[in-house]
Amino acid sequence: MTASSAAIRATGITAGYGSTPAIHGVDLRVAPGEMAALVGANGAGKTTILSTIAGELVPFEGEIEVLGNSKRRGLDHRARHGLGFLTEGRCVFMQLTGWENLAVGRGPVDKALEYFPELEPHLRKKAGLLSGGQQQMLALARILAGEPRVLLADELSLGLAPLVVQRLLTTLREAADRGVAILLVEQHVSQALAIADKGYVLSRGRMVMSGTAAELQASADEIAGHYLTGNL
Ligand SMILES: Nc1ncnc2c1ncn2[C@@H]1O[C@H](COP(=O)(O)OP(=O)(O)OP(=O)(O)O)[C@@H](O)[C@H]1O
Repeated sequence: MTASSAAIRATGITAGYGSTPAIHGVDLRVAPGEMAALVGANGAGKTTILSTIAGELVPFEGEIEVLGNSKRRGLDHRARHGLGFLTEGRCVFMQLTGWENLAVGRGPVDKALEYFPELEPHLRKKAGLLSGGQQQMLALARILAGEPRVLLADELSLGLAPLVVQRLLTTLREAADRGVAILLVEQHVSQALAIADKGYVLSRGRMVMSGTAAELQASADEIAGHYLTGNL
């Protein structure tokens, strides 16, 4: 892949909080139409990587290029120029109805419903009354309706039933197949690698493995080892 063909290009990124780095010298590339899974133990630094790519955190060192733009830009700027960010937790306004949640997005409500038509009967309810899976579909539908070209998704499966997780991941895969570059942080390693094109394994802030999804699937024991040592 040439540098310019990457939708996300992170090179030598060191970033963290205050003066303390949480990630060290991280390199990562995601091309248009590619889905990359980022996995690792709790506290490994996965969210820190997404926040840095999104422009929420300014790296101490290294370069981030998103859709060809390597200037340091904040999340609001990147979001206006093709970046969608599904952050950890439920990205919905609990006091607004389902419909209102979709209406505040960058794209039309009708378009959002094309991704998750099963939401339609629930749109008059407040989002806080919907199930966790419906809330996550609402959040993803709102982001996809804005037609992002890069999508960062942080643990979208947290606390959800396997069938719902599969539904959400399949929708992400379809978005990648339409050309969106997707970086997915996921605790369910095997499920993520089953649907992704490639993967990165992070341990204690450092990238310790990377490869195609098939290569990493064949190295499940090694990945598990990084989870165990990463948790010590
Ligand atoms: N706002 C913050 N202020 C200070 N330290 C933080 C902050 N957020 C995260 N950290 C620290 O940075 C390190 C990496 O955290 P991060 O949330 O990126 O990991 P993660 O891999 O996403 O973990 P999890 O799976 O638990 O969400 C951890 O040591 C964490 O305690």
